[in-house]
Amino acid sequence: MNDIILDVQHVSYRYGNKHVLEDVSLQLHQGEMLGLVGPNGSGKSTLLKIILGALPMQKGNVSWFGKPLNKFGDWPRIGYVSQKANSFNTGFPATVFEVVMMGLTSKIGLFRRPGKREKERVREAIAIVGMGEFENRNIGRLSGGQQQRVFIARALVSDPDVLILDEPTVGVDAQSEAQFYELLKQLNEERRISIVLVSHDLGAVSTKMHSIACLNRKLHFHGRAEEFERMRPEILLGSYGHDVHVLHHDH
Ligand SMILES: Nc1ncnc2c1ncn2[C@@H]1O[C@H](COP(=O)(O)OP(=O)(O)OP(=O)(O)O)[C@@H](O)[C@H]1O
Repeated sequence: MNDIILDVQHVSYRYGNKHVLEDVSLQLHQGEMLGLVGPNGSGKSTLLKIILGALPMQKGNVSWFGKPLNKFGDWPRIGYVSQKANSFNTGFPATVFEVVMMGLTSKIGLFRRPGKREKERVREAIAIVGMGEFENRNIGRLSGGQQQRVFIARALVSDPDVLILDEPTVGVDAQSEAQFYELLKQLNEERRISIVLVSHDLGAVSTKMHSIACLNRKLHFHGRAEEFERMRPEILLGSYGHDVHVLHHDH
């Protein structure tokens, strides 16, 4: 059985003359939790933009669920929580319910009024992230950790197979961070949602994710989290420190 959800093959990318990705290949399997790590400016956001179809492919191939990116149209299967969710305009006049409903807008169309079923879906997504009691609260009147849960609910409302989260724990307190990882584990184990988590927090990522991709223009490591932990000094020397390019694939 082919259980590869996302297949990135030999992707290279440059902005003008600046090469920011070079021959990057990696896969995400059904049920996998993958941590994407790398220093500032290592190309993580660029890679995300490419796999989400927001930047044109210059070199290489990306497939979602076995379909090449240019033939893939089933975007509701992919939930995306952007970095910007953490710096949300706190004056934005919308309730938790309304923000989560926005996640369905692409499906039901901007001007059609949501029906009973859609409203139920929204309530269910809010309940999954444990924010039921705040349904009618203005989003600006929530803590950073609570806002983050709401944005995860917004991504969950289209019932995705995979969640992509970009630096979700930046600016969130330790308790909310622990709850966040607990929520990811629950989504993964109970709902079989695959996860790609972009993070600077190597310690958390290597203990909470199943596998790690360590990027700095090239892929310096792609393999199981335990293997990453075991080889961490060597990998970090290669990717964060000196100009050593060694690629380890253990699967
Ligand atoms: N639109 C752009 N035009 C030119 N250069 C860009 C553009 N976007 C990003 N870059 C450069 O490409 C490199 C990779 O950036 P990218 O944002 O992908 O890295 P990142 O790993 O996500 O960084 P961070 O961890 O700081 O968010 C950086 O040197 C960045 O300055």
